[in-house]
Amino acid sequence: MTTTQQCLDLTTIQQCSEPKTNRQCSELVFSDLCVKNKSKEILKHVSGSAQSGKMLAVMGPSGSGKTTLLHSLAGKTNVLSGDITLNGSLFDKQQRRRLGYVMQDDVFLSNLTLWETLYFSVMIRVSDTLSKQEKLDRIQTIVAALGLQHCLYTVIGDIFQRGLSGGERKRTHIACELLTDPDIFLVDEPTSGLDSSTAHSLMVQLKNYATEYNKTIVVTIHQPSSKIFHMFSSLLLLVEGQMAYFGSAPAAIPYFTNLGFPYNPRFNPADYLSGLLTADEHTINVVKTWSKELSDAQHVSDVKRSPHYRHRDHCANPRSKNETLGAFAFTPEERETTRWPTSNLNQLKMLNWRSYKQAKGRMFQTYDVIHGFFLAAIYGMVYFQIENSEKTLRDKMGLVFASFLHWGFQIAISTTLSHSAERGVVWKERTVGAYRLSIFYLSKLTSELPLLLVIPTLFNTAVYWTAGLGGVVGYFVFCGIGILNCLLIQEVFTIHILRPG
Ligand SMILES: Nc1ncnc2c1ncn2[C@@H]1O[C@H](COP(=O)(O)OP(=O)(O)OP(=O)(O)O)[C@@H](O)[C@H]1O
Repeated sequence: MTTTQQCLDLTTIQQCSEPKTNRQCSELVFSDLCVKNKSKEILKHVSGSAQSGKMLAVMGPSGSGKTTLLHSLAGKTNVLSGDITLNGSLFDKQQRRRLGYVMQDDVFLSNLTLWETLYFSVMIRVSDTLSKQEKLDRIQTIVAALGLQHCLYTVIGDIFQRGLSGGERKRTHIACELLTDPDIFLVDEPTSGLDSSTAHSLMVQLKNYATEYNKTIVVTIHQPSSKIFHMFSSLLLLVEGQMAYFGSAPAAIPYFTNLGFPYNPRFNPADYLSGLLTADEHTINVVKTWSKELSDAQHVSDVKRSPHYRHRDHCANPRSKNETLGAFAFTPEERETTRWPTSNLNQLKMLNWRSYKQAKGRMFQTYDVIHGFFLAAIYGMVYFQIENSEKTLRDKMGLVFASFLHWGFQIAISTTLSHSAERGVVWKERTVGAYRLSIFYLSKLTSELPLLLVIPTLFNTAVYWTAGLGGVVGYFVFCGIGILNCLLIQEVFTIHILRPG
């Protein structure tokens, strides 16, 4: 066994996962999925299914709709028509909490280290029923399994500061999702950015993870090696948003050979299939036509015959049913998933912790402090000990207005710059139901209090007394309104930038 293989031993995650026997078998079924944006149809009647203990690979040329399919399964894209069910029940927001989704583009907060990122993930997304020590042990196990120990204290980084490498970021993303021990694991391009040996080891471990712990794994992959290809249990081929094939992976080669496309056994089967899907228009048309016949005749009906499949009509709108039957319409397992993984207090604590870590870099920067004092000095000189009379009332009002306006802009700009980078992270975490949005907003406010309070208050104090705007009561009113102004602007901008949708 190579060092890499030793590193990528996901089977050691058995300490974190329930053994296979305790786990329910599940089947994720999607049928007739159509996704359309304003100008074009991205997915056209795509159907398939993925069972627990198996790995479904989605392959197809670039732009064929693989990511859109995963997005649809994860509830991140509006589906025009079609059904997604888990064990016959509509795969809704509650059920999606059992899902882990490693997207193609990883989104992380750049100032956090790898360890901090994993710590936040485990503390907020893994149920409070596990002790802190158990959660920390889970991090250690997964970090060791994915070979990430050497970069545990490296910052994630972004285009402005170097951090983890592309492959390390990919594995960090996988680690974050594995921490939650998901039942259904969607991974977009798990091998991108990895060398062939690490890619192979990772796929072996994902496959073992699926079979050992009855997980349902769906991966999209571009050009797997033949060793990786033979690990797939089932295969969905997409071309131009349409199904080209869905069925058992080993049966794909005989299927296409029967259509009249000879296969040379010395070739990698994945290359053969990719070649077909990017061949001339005639070949693609033949593939599409036969795929339609195949799905009409066999696959979709197989999916629909599946013991777990139930059409949306048959579900008779579960939400309204739940409402009439009251709170006990969910099974015990489903009820478990309706709750937030951790308490409100823990959510606030962890979100505060992370926001503070992320914002730390922009708090009390020397430039901001110098700028604040410089401006206060200018205001102080211009309005130095201004006379207390009716004639100077407008000047005083002008100074108060200028001060509030200055800090309003300052906070608005800093909030816009920092929060825009967080939008993707919040969107990702909210779709897996990690925390309440209201708690998130509250945490943004509380974690940035030093930023919002200290420098503006020092500035206002200097300006107030140098200009001689009034007495002690006036000073507290002036500073109080100044703080309120900063808090309101920060919260309004946070809500606008980070609100869902
Ligand atoms: N929101 C959108 N608006 C417009 N076009 C979109 C949108 N989302 C996806 N597309 C288009 O839909 C097609 C499928 O995109 P998708 O990202 O699913 O492809 P893919 O198979 O994952 O590609 P790749 O392998 O390159 O990642 C592409 O042509 C893409 O440009």
